[in-house]
Amino acid sequence: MNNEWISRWREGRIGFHRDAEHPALVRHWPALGVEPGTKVLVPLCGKSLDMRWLAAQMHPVLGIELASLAIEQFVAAGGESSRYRQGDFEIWRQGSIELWCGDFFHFHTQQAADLGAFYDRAALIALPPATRQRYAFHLAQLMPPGARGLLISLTRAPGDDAGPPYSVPADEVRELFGANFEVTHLEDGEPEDSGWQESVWSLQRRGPRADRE
Ligand SMILES: C[S@@+](CC[C@H](N)C(=O)[O-])C[C@H]1O[C@@H](n2cnc3c(N)ncnc32)[C@H](O)[C@@H]1O
Repeated sequence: MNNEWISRWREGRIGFHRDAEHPALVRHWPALGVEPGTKVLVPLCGKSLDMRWLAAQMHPVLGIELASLAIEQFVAAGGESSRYRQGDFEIWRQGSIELWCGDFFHFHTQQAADLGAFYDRAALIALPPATRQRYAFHLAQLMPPGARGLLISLTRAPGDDAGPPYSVPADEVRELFGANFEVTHLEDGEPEDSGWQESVWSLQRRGPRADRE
């Protein structure tokens, strides 16, 4: 699967990328009440412009992305950047945004000491069913009690099991995150002609149990 993503980036098959920040982020983030200065984790970040929006709200951002091409394209569109290595990860830093190139599941709590919030748009739904529970637990491991996050998930037409993006219905969102997070449904987007429909969720990390990776 990881190689499949690298190929997608190499071949420019990145229909998921948006040319502007996601309206649901702009609409809902302020109400989460995440203090300016709180560092926001953006798992499976691609080259999302949502990271620039979060940085403009005075949040340091830590994005994690497999494809170095995505990160190169992101930093090329901004100002100066620097690059260094830490363990399994190559890290690009540009202003208050740091982009860790590598596998999200290899990013560990010791590296996450200063994270206080997260933003998931098209990360959970990029993962096949068998990996989603691991993702939810891993995210819980990385978030301190009280941390808040915004999740933008998606469903496909009934019976459409294709992906990515995978269909992750409301029951599954609650089941995946319910053990470690307070889960609140915020809104459903307009259904698209394709049968896809986004849903927006607010999550707050309960403490302290997490386990099961
Ligand atoms: C559907 S895209 C969404 C990107 C971004 N969140 C956005 O909204 O544009 C999923 C991204 O996750 C990356 N990815 C997939 N599996 C990953 C993993 N295990 N660790 C880090 N990145 C991963 C892919 O390369 C891809 O860029």
